[in-house]
Amino acid sequence: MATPSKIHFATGNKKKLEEVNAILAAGAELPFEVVAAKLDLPELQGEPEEISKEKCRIAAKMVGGAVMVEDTSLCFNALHGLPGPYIKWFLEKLGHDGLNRMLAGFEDKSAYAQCIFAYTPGPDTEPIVFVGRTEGRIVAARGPTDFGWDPVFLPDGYNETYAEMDKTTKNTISHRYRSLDKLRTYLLAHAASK
Ligand SMILES: O=c1nc[nH]c2c1ncn2[C@H]1C[C@H](O)[C@@H](COP(=O)(O)OP(=O)(O)OP(=O)(O)O)O1
Ligand SMILES: [Mg+2]
Repeated sequence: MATPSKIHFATGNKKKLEEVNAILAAGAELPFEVVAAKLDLPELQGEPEEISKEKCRIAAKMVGGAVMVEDTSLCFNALHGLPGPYIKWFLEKLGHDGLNRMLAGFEDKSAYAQCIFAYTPGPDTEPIVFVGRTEGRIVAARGPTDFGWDPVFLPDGYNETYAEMDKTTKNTISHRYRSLDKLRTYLLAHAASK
């Protein structure tokens, strides 16, 4: 289906919204408008792709139009991908220190951040998903604490945690950037073939 002129980005997270706006603003001008819809979306269980799709279906019903949502996971390799989509609760209950302690018994501190955008042009269309991943490892918290687990995630190839690095750097290497860039490419391709 052709890309609509207006797409809602539904999230309850202000920091996500800031990054999405910054990532989109840094690219070419878009032939569609992205507007924020501040919705309190449910924390669903299951496989990450299904969580994002279901979130998208729910948001599209609420908004009654084209929607994009995303769901973010933080996956520890030593724990076979957990906490994954449940990172929100682990972070809330255990804090940065607790996330480090979870890996105390393991040599392997490697982890990946994963973002899955789901998009639908409307409530009656099955959402499609775009996966973006950034590899790294879990370290003792460093840097500002204003966005989730940013202080404990050190992306591979960098000496600064997500929290310490410039926003512009994070927004060119992050899980969110990689996923959103794929969605943007898809939307642009479909806008052109209208
Ligand atoms: O780049 C990030 N850097 C650090 N922390 C992050 C990032 N992105 C999400 N996070 C946190 C927020 C939440 O604790 C969990 C994901 O849960 P997730 O359900 O996707 O986010 P949310 O509930 O805050 O917003 P939403 O309304 O879009 O579902 O990881
Ligand atoms: Mg959520």
